[in-house]
Amino acid sequence: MTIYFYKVWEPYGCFSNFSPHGIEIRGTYWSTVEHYYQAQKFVGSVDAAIIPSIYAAETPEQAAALGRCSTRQLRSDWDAVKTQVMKEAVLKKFLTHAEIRDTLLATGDNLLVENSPNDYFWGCGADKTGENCLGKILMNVREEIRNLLCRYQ
Ligand SMILES: Nc1nc(O)c(N)c(N[C@@H]2O[C@H](COP(=O)(O)O)[C@@H](O)[C@H]2O)n1
Repeated sequence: MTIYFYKVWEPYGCFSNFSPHGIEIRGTYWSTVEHYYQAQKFVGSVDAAIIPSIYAAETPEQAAALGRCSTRQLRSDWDAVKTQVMKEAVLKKFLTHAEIRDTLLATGDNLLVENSPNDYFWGCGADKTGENCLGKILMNVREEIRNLLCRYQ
C-alpha cells in the first residue's frame, strides 16, 4: 500500500515538514523542520542576514515564503547538502516526538509519498513521477529508528 501525505491537517499530516513538531539542532530550537530547512539555505551566503527572520517566522508557511524568495542568494553548496540537511532534521523530529514516532513505525513497510502537486524533488508532483525525496527520507528514518529500537530492547 502507498501512504500519501501532504498538508498537516490531512491524514498522516505529521509527516509534513510543516507539522508543529520542534527540533533542537546544535543548541538551537526550531519551531518546525521547515523553519530549520529554509534557514539552512542561507548559511554562509551573502544573504545570511535573513536567517533570524526565518527562525522567527510565525508559521512554517511564512518561513518557506522567506526561504523561497528568488532574489536572495542560496549558499553555493545547497544542491549538494540539502538532502543531508533534511535527513538530519527529519530524524531529529521523529527521535524527539514519541507520538509521531509511533505513527511512523505503524506504517510498517508501506511506501510513503509526499503528495505535493508542484514539487518533483521532495514530492511526487502532479503526475506522481517525482523523486519523492521526502518520502524516501521518512522511510529511511523509519528503518533507522527500527534498528535503534532493536538494539536497545
Ligand atoms: N507549499 C508547501 N506546502 C506544504 O504544506 C508542504 N508540505 C510543502 N512541501 C515542502 O516544501 C519544502 C520544499 O521547499 P523548497 O521548494 O525547497 O523551498 C519541503 O519541506 C517540502 O516537504 N510545500
